[in-house]
Amino acid sequence: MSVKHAISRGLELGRSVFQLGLLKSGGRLAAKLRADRFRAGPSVRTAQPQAFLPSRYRYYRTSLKGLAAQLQSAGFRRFAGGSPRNRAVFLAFGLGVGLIEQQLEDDRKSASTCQEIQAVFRKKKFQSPFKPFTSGYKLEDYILGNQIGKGSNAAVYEAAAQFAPPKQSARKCSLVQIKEGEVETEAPRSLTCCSLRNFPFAIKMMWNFGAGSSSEAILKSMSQELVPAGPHALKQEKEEITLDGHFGVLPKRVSAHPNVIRVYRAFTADVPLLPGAQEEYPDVLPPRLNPTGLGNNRTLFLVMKNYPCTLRQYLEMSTPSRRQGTLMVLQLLEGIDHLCREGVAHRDLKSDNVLLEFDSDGCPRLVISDFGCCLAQSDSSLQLPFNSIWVSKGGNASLMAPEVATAVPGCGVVLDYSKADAWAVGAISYEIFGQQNPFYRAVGLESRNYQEKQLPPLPSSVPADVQFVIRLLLRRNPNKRPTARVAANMLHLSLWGRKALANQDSVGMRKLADWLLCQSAVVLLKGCQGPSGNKVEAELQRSFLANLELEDLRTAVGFLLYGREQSQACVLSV
Ligand SMILES: Nc1ncnc2c1ncn2[C@@H]1O[C@H](COP(=O)(O)OP(=O)(O)OP(=O)(O)O)[C@@H](O)[C@H]1O
Repeated sequence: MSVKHAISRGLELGRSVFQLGLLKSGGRLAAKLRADRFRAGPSVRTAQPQAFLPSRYRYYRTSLKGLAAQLQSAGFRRFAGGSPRNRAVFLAFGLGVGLIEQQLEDDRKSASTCQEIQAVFRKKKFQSPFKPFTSGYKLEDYILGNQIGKGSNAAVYEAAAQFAPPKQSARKCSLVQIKEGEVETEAPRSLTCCSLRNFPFAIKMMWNFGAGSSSEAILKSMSQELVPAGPHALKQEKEEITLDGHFGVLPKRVSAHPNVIRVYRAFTADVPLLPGAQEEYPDVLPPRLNPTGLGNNRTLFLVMKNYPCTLRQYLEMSTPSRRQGTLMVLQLLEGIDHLCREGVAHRDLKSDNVLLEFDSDGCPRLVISDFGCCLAQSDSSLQLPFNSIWVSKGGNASLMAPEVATAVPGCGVVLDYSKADAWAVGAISYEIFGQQNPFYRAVGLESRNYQEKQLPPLPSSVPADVQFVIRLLLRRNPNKRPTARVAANMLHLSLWGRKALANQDSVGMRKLADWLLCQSAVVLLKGCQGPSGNKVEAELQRSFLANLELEDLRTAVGFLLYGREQSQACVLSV
């Protein structure tokens, strides 16, 4: 064996210690690594071995590195006096370990870059479209207009309040005006536009059948609706009563996010007779208003921003472009990721429960609403013991993730919601790209028993990366499904990081870290240019940077590269 050959063998050996754990004492760790890769699913197994290493991977690598060092010194003692060939092998082996050290150092730098960027972007809090207001805790504080929506638990009305005029910029947004692609002019405005201007709020009046009429009982029975409520949504005394006297009446609440509805005020009041009540929901009225009505006298009112339409209504009128569609899917993922981080599962995601408005460029902004079925446990766990049929699995059965839909109650059974909403985003993405939702009647797949190969193809106009993300989101096995964060990262990289990805492998993240620094600078600069910071794209970019974690990013890169490899292989085979 030539010295050159020996060096390359030594390098290989050094790498092998870290990659495969071939040596005896490394076997146990290597087995763990392999088991993790196995759990991650077949695509992971067939992809580059390092592409999907789990988060414990740094620990393994560090252990293997220690092991390699021990072996190196033991080997050196044994072979120090050996032949030049043996010494060359061990020298090169040391070099291999050096490479690992280099990689660890790179990782450390990339991780700290991510943390620094995260810290910068977490400082900027999401801005409410309204000037802060201090009143509005009584129904009499509002003028109610027409009914704007109705579900199975509530009716929603447009509303205005003298005490809280919208900020100037918020006044400019209108459905019709932007849909027609006009720049704002003094031309007569449509009814929708006037309605939004004159009634900037929407008030949701819950229907109260069984909760009784005391405020505490109402708040307790409808507590999930308060999950997106701001810190001053309830009157101070109410907050104190419900917290002190009845531990657990108030649920945990999520912090503000551009893609999650904000409830500005929540209060109880006597049920009024509102337009359409007698015709549309007579049975839920109290006997005071309808002698045959079954409703209680008081109920819960929630004050929100008035949005021009739901996602479903919007998609009935128009099909978004491929870029807009991608941005819409991304917003849903960002919203879901935010909820997951705060320990909340929505459990009733569907296009009627997503509200929509437009930014000043006419790009749809999506907001996840209606938290009536959500899971928000005080310990932030997304796991729910499922020991009886009385435990609610959530809303809309058609869009219930397979692991939830197929669960059977029993001793020790736990429903895991950590990726359930992400699955629903996969299904809704079909609607966004102009297709039927595969889990609705027209297509007829059932989340309980569909096979992934039965999923209908998406239109070829949908970018390949986006198609791949949607397929991954609809994986039956949650262990093979990316989290909302990883799926969102994939779309971010696909939209804005193409160049950085072009020469990227899935392990060394330095190049990507450099791109992240540039991207941060661009986003910060854009933010200084005034109103452009309120645009959907800018909000998304900030969300991405505020949630940067090296491991999530690495997993996203791994998935993306694997997806691209697969689609290239398909093209070549055709
Ligand atoms: N903030 C809002 N702005 C504009 N419209 C709204 C708003 N909130 C709700 N709506 C409209 O009211 C409808 C019913 O609202 P929501 O889904 O919250 O009621 P629900 O009774 O809880 O629904 P579900 O039947 O899904 O339980 C929505 O589909 C939407 O059309």
